[in-house]
Order: sequence, then C-alpha cells, then structure tokens
Amino acid sequence: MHFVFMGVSGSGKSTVAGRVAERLELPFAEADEFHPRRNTEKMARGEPLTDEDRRPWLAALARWMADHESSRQSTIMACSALRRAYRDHLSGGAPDVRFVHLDGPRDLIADRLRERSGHFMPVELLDSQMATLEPLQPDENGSTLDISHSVDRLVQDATGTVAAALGTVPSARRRR
Ligand SMILES: Nc1ncnc2c1ncn2[C@@H]1O[C@H](COP(=O)(O)OP(=O)(O)O)[C@@H](O)[C@H]1O
Ligand SMILES: O=C(O)[C@H](O)[C@@H](O)[C@H](O)[C@H](O)COP(=O)(O)O
Repeated sequence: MHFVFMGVSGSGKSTVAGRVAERLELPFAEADEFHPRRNTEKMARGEPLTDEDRRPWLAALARWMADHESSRQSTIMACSALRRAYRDHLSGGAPDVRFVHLDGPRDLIADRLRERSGHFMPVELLDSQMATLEPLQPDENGSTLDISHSVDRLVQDATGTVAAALGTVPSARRRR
C-alpha cells in the first residue's frame, strides 16, 4: 500500500508525511527531490509548471513506487498531486495507492510559506497552486486532513489512518 500526502505548496506535506514515515518506519519520498533541475529553476523564478513539465516528474515518482511495490514494501510520499490526472498517473505505479489531502485556507498557507526558510518555492506561486488544485473526487481512494490543527495532532491522526490501513501498530519508541 502506498500513501501520497498531497496538497498545495506550504500545506505541510513534507512535515507531516516525513514524521508519519519515521514513526511507521516506512520508505519516504519527498517529491520535490524528483523534479528535474529545469522545473525547480522555473518555480524559483515564479513560473508555474505545466502538465508537460510535470509528466517526467510524475513518471519518476510512479517508478519509485513501483520499485518498492516489487519488493513488497509499503511507502509514504509527500507530493502536491494537484490534479486528478496527476493522481491517476501516480496510481499507475502500484495497485493500491491512497491519498491524504492536507487542506486549509489560503491565508493560513500563505503565512506558513512566508515563514518557511531555505526553500526554492516562492509564495507568489500559491495562487496558481490553488487554481490548479482539484480536490479528491468521490471515487478516489483518499481522505482529507484540516491543516489548522497542530503538526503533532496531524501526525497522530495520519499515523493512525495509515497504521490501521496497513494493519500495523506504531512502534512505541517512535511515538514522539
Ligand atoms: N500544522 C502545522 N502547523 C503549523 N505549522 C506548520 C504545520 N504544517 C506545516 N507547518 C509549517 O509550514 C511550513 C510549510 O510546511 P511544509 O511541510 O514545508 O509544506 P509542503 O511540503 O506542503 O510545501 C513549514 O515551515 C512547516 O514547519
Ligand atoms: O506540481 C507542482 O507545481 C510542484 O510540484 C509544486 O506543487 C510543489 O509544491 C513544489 O515542488 C514546491 O514544493 P513544496 O510543495 O514542498 O513547497
């Protein structure tokens, strides 16, 4: 089973998914690291990516999932996965891919982006991210979390959801 924590830039994907992966000792992919350099440079200039820019990136992410699937490993990924078509592309990587949408108000996310340091993504791209976002549709396998909660609460809820789906118990020494 593969879990993709999705949402616009600044919604908390990396923070929350990274900690869930750590607690459940699952392989973790940060989708930002799979972008070809031209994509990262484009976003850093304040230009949104196109479907075409995102295609090779999504293919690399689906491949990463497929590789873990072939060694029967479940995974966690932090990936914006903004459009339905992108999620369908990722879902091609393995038979059971589930999504967790980190959702919240634009102004809260803008504040968090302004406070975040050391990241190439400018806050100016948030409106294009929000316009591109297609929320989960009823026939998609996923759930939504409200990002106005604390990181600890979100990690706890998401760990519970993932652990229940996997039929595992979070390890006690990883609880914090
Ligand atoms: N629930 C939260 N409450 C407060 N701050 C948060 C929360 N989630 C994330 N943050 C902070 O917001 C910023 C963006 O989070 P990040 O994980 O980098 O988002 P993304 O990976 O979706 O771009 C980071 O500085 C992070 O520490
Ligand atoms: O498809 C996209 O437009 C990008 O993938 C984008 O959604 C992603 O959010 C950036 O790579 C910034 O990275 P963070 O989401 O970690 O801020």
